[in-house]
Amino acid sequence: MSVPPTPSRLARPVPFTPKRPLSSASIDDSTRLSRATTPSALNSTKKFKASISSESRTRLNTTNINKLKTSSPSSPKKSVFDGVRPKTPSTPKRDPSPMDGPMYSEMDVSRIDPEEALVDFETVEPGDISGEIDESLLKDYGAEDKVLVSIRIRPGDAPSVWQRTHKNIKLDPQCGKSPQEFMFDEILTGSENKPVYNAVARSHVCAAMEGYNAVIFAYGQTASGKTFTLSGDEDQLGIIPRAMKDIFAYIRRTPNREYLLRCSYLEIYNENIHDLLAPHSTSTTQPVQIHGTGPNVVLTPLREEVVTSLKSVREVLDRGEGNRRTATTDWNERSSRSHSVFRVVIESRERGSGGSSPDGRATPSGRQTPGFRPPTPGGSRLQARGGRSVQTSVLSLIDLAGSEKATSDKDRTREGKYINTSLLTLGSVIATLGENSAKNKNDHVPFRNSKLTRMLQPSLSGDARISVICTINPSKDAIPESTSTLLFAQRIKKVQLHAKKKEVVDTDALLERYRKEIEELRQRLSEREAEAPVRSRRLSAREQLDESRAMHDLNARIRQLTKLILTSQTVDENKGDETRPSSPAKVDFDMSPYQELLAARREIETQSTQILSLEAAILARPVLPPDAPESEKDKLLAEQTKTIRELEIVVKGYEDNLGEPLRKVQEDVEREWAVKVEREVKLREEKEAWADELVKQLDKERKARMKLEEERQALAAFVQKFDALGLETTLPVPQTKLNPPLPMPGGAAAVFAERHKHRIHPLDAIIETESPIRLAPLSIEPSLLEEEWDGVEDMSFELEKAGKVMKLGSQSPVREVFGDKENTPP
Ligand SMILES: Nc1ncnc2c1ncn2[C@@H]1O[C@H](COP(=O)(O)OP(=O)(O)OP(=O)(O)O)[C@@H](O)[C@H]1O
Repeated sequence: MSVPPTPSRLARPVPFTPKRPLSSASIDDSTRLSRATTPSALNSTKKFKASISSESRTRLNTTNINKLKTSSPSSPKKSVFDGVRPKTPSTPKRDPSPMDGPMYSEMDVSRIDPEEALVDFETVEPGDISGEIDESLLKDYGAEDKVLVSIRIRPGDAPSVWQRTHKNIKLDPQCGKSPQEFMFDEILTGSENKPVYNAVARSHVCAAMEGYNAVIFAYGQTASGKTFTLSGDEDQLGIIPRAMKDIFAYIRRTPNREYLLRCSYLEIYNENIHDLLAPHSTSTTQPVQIHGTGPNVVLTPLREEVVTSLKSVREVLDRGEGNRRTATTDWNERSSRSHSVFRVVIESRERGSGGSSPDGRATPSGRQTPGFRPPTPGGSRLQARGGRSVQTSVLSLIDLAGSEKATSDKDRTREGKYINTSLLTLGSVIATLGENSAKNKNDHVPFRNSKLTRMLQPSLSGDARISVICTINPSKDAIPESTSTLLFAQRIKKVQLHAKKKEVVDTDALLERYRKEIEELRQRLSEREAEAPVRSRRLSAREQLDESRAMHDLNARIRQLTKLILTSQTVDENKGDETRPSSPAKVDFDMSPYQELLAARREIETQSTQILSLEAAILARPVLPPDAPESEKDKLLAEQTKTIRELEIVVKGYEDNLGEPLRKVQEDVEREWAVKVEREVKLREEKEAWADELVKQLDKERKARMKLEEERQALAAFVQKFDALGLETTLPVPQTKLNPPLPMPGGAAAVFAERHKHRIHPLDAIIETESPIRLAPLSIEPSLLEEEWDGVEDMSFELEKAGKVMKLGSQSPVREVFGDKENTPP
């Protein structure tokens, strides 16, 4: 098919993109011409006045430098609401040392305090936004968990050999027998990039702003329009500049959030990854390595630059392009054989009044404590704070190598021509993923067979929303390649996705909560421990066990929280000498078992905390850069080995010295206390029985006393009456049957006295028995009987005074009275 002359719009002079030879027979001369005239979208310096770093200064030509020097890289951006919220987005953390030389970049994320490089609706410059976001244009393709696959047919000089409707495409029947019809999400033509962007990229860019990882890549034969679609030119901005404009427009439309944007730019060439933002010397000597597997793939060392405006995005892209060109002698060859990946990491969180911790205390910006952070894109830089979680997503924009390079054609191999391993593997990975999804299989996916697929593994495994734009050349010569591209597109359409938003909770708020809880628990624990000796006397064995368990639970919770804090990698309060393991403390066996137990437990706590601290310290230990001298690495290794050995000693010492002995002590204490308590309970029961007996005895005694009292009163009344009658006489009364002789002194009374002397009082028996109450010896009131004896002595005295011959001595007056009564003549 003859090719008409090149359209005039394709014949613009290209300041940045030099001509490159087109590959093989598929591209004719006129196509080559049109291709060679593609202006680089990256050269649209009119639109993007990039800020400049010292590094880029060395790379750009004098004209560019003079032009760019007019804008200061570190001058704060002018807010649209001047004076409302001044920003210093590009403040470096430290002055560059002379050693840094070209290594230094002001916007390098490792040198910037993320808190000072935030972008929000106030700081976005009106010129940086698209102003074109029309919600009705946003088709949420990604929500269907399918890859969005679109075909773009490049305009050509001849009529296209492909027939198309809105979603269907097939080869003109005149050009092929029974052509297959393909169906995709969009079939696009023409040179307008805006509808292409709206159809294939805008919803994915918005998804990235909402927290989803998103990947947009262009696949197709060399010169089919991949770069034109992704980068565009100054008239037709491609997906990358439009995406960046939409990102800033999105920020402008979202007043309640603040954003940290950082970019990386890399190239995969000959299965080597080159960091396009690192100086050429560094990127060649230190190729980027892929570490990790599955969703945890990280690239290192890879430079990331914070961007706060389109100008800074522009600078990053320019620098990347500059480095890419410097690296090659044949730019066109390299460009069509290499994959370029531009990544934007978008971190955002709700806007707050500044850095304040959950308890209201002001916190400094940036991370407060050193800790390990993944040194690659995707790792979080922004700190969740004040309960505001951080959302992180990555937008990857990939310009793949020409797909014809993916062929494994034997002839090509024999000729020693280059085979693009990454593209070949991408094809088989996509094929397997599609098959697995369609047939619900779980076949091995060869992600690890190439750098590109390994890097894309998380996204292709379903962790991202993917849009693929497959570009085809409309010419007849390109039919085999275009068909191959359509088949690739068809396969990738089958891949199933399940992208999820990624949110990082406010670890500071959590940590603060943990710390408070630990403080409270420690307080409670120390109070309990202080009370323990007193309480233990009052508590039953059961209660003591409960108490011991409660204390154990408190300790366990403290341990758990401490571990949470330490493993969060943001706290290392015990750093320094305190983290050195100390030898396990010996238990002081002079202490009481209970105190001993508590002391041992405290010691265990200390040991556990030390172990955790050491673990955290090992985790937080800075990783040496790959270019570090061997001696440094050896030193680090030796230090770590030493720490590990010390840790092992501590753990062993803990188990040997405290583990088993502590368990034994605990058992002994429990056993001892159980015996004690049993004895006490028995004693108490005996005491209670004695007490009951005593009560009974006392009651009996009381009753006897009352009865005797009544008798005494009756006798007293009788004697009084008797006296009142005046019947007493001095005459001796003849001894008759009715008047028996009075007992002689020392007679019955002596006998009674003797008996009384040997009488055992019931209370004496009680007193003599060992009483658990340990009462003081009872001062028993004299019995009424004894009182009566005393009273009779008095009476005897009175009778003597009255001249009575009778000597009553110790005779009971009762007997006397009744005796008298009995002997009274009738
Ligand atoms: N839709 C289009 N409208 C106008 N010109 C286009 C279009 N697509 C591509 N071109 C032109 O075709 C030429 C080749 O395009 P481009 O460089 O984008 O191809 P490519 O697929 O990126 O090639 P490579 O694989 O070598 O990177 C360029 O000059 C470009 O301007």
